[in-house]
Amino acid sequence: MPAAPSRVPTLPQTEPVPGPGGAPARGASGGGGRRGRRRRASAGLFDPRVLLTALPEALRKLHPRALAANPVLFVVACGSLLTTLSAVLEPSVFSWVISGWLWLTVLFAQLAEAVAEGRGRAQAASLRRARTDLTARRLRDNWRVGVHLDSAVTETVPASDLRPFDFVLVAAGEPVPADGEVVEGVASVDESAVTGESAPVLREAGGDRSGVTGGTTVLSDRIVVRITSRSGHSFLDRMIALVEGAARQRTPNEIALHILLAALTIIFLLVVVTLQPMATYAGAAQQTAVLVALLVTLIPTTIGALLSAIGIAGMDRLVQRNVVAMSGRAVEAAGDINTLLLDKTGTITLGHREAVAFVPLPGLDELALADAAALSSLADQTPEGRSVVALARAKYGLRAPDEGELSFVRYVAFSARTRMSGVDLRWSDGSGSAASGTVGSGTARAATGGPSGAAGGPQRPSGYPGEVVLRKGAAAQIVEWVAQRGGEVPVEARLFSDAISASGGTPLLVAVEDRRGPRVLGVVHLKDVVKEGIRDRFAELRRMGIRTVMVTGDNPLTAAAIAHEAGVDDYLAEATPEEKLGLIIREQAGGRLVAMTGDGTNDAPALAQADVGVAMNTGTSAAKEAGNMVDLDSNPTKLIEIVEVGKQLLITRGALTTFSITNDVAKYFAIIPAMFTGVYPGLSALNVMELHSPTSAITSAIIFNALVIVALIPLALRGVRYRPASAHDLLRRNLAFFGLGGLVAPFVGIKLIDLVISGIPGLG
Ligand SMILES: Nc1ncnc2c1ncn2[C@@H]1O[C@H](COP(=O)(O)OP(=O)(O)OP(=O)(O)O)[C@@H](O)[C@H]1O
Ligand SMILES: [K+]
Ligand SMILES: [Mg+2]
Repeated sequence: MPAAPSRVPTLPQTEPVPGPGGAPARGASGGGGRRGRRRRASAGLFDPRVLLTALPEALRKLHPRALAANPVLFVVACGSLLTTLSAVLEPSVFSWVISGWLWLTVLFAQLAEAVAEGRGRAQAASLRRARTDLTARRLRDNWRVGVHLDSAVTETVPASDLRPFDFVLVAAGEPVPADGEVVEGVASVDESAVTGESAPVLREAGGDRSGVTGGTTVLSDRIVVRITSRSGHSFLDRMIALVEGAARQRTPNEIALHILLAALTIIFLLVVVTLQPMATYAGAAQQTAVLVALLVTLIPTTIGALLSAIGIAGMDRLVQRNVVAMSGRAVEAAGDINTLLLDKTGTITLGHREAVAFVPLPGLDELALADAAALSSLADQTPEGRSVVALARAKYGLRAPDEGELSFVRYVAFSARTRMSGVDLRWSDGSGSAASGTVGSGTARAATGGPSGAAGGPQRPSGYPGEVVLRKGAAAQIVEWVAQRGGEVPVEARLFSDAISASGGTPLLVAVEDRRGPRVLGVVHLKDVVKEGIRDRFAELRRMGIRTVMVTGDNPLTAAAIAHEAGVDDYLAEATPEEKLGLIIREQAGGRLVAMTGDGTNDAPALAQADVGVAMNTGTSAAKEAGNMVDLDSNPTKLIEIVEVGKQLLITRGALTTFSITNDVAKYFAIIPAMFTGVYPGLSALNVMELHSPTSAITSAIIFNALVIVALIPLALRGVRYRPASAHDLLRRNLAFFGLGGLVAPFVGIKLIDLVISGIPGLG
């Protein structure tokens, strides 16, 4: 453990950002404003020095194994070897110059990939610093959730020794040693080492904000973390591999393109090989250097060289926007998304769903309701449950009952499927009025001077010693629960909860069953706030042609109110995890590509099924494992940028492929006349560029072919400019621009190079 609380290094920032009004939990409040985002440092404008820095790596990539991964480059490398051999056997300035430029072509291609990878390396280095040499205070085997921490025994171990399901204790000033889930306590955490964002975020047990990342630092309080990742497989490890490009796998689209390029290469190889017998017959047998030069100019070297750099750069652009994509396929799919599903709590709203009021049914007592609500929440570790206990304490000074006063028979934990939680308990006889200010004690009510509910008897929700069953939960579920037990629910229960729902709040009905039978006591009002600025961003998604659908476990009225306030196109209420999943499967069956953003364990199945599953960084580790992207800013409208990056990736690849293929056509006009003007003077009509001589023409074409790769590296990395427009328009515009550009550029470029080199003896 470091002696002094040391802050984990922060990534270099490019733009300062105003903090969101002192809100403690920024992670959950990244409400979609572009303002609130920091970008990671990046090589924004292209710097020629970057090429030099990447040169050693590019040279390493000349290894045959590295070349074999790329069929186009492999053929060029073989051609270079052949030309070099022929230059050794029959030396001439021409053959040496050609073989030199052929090798440069291979080098430039590997340079493109090395530059793309190099951009991530600085980020990787700063992420590595956050990871090194962490130690952990592991709780001994006998510790279990619920055991008091002061009596817990810890041992100090290196973070690399931690295994999933270990528990570690992390206090203020200490780094979180590995990825995990908070199982006890609440703490503010500095996640800047991972997210680049310096405002602290809140992490707490029980809810959807329980995930913590190794390498971040706890700033206040202390928490117990259950480790979820194996050493070497942490989020930081994956992020490092990702920004370095090491973990990159080719996407199906890329593989298809590679196959196309390989096919073109084979076709031109056949063309060139069969050309020689014909040329010999015509009395114009060609040198090896000329044949190889023809082949290299004809095969799509430009896109072959830039393809992998384009993919790496796309991932890198996402990292700069604080999105970690686990699969390149998801990034591409993002470019074509039709439907975006979002969960409500914690994604569209801030997610601190807190109790703000107790609303008793007519004729019933507010204190008795608060009492019952707090008792039913004593074992409920969700933020909602804790906030109920906190409100009862703040309003009435109610605190947990003393030991011996009652015994808990059974806890019923909240689940997204049952939508309720509670406790079965038993009061010890005659202890009800003993403790002052205790939840469940009549004295508390006497102190506040509240009206008496059950006259004379102990002022507990039940009113009698013996077994009491307490439940709180969604209105529909509680009404059903009471009805099943033969109780009647007054119409006000529905009216009051509907009123809370209509305001966008979540009502929790509180019910009890004791010797007097089952009945509803009243409603707890849980309040949540829609993230700021989200409406405009949803409008932007609509303009991009993406339909937004909110899916929530909450009731239809609350869902309608929040849906209206946030401006989503549609919503699905009272959705179980299975229904969220089912909705995605139905959308996909209709041929649509679906993105899902969510934070909860109940979102995990849907996140896994979606084509693009973006988990909020604030969310549970189940959600983060299930999705194929994690948004470090926990901003649900980040999808806008993810879509832009995806579209830009597809457009850039398409544009450069077009450019590469049309480009080769023009080079053909430089080389073919040069090869045959000796025997067919009529072919000089094809020499539209009026190049100086056959040797200078061929050399110029090869030099141009190599240089165009370097010239296009910045474009491949930066991506073709993306403006919101229909896919059709974009395609047409880019085909026109890059197709025509590809045709014209070689005529100009080759002519210029020819003018320069024609003076060189042996080439001119
Ligand atoms: N701790 C709790 N105890 C009892 N009932 C709860 C508790 N928390 C939530 N509920 C009820 O269960 C419903 C469903 O909650 P759940 O967390 O599954 O969905 P949600 O978070 O509202 O939806 P989403 O996050 O998917 O938008 C809530 O609307 C609420 O009525
Ligand atoms: K080429
Ligand atoms: Mg949720």
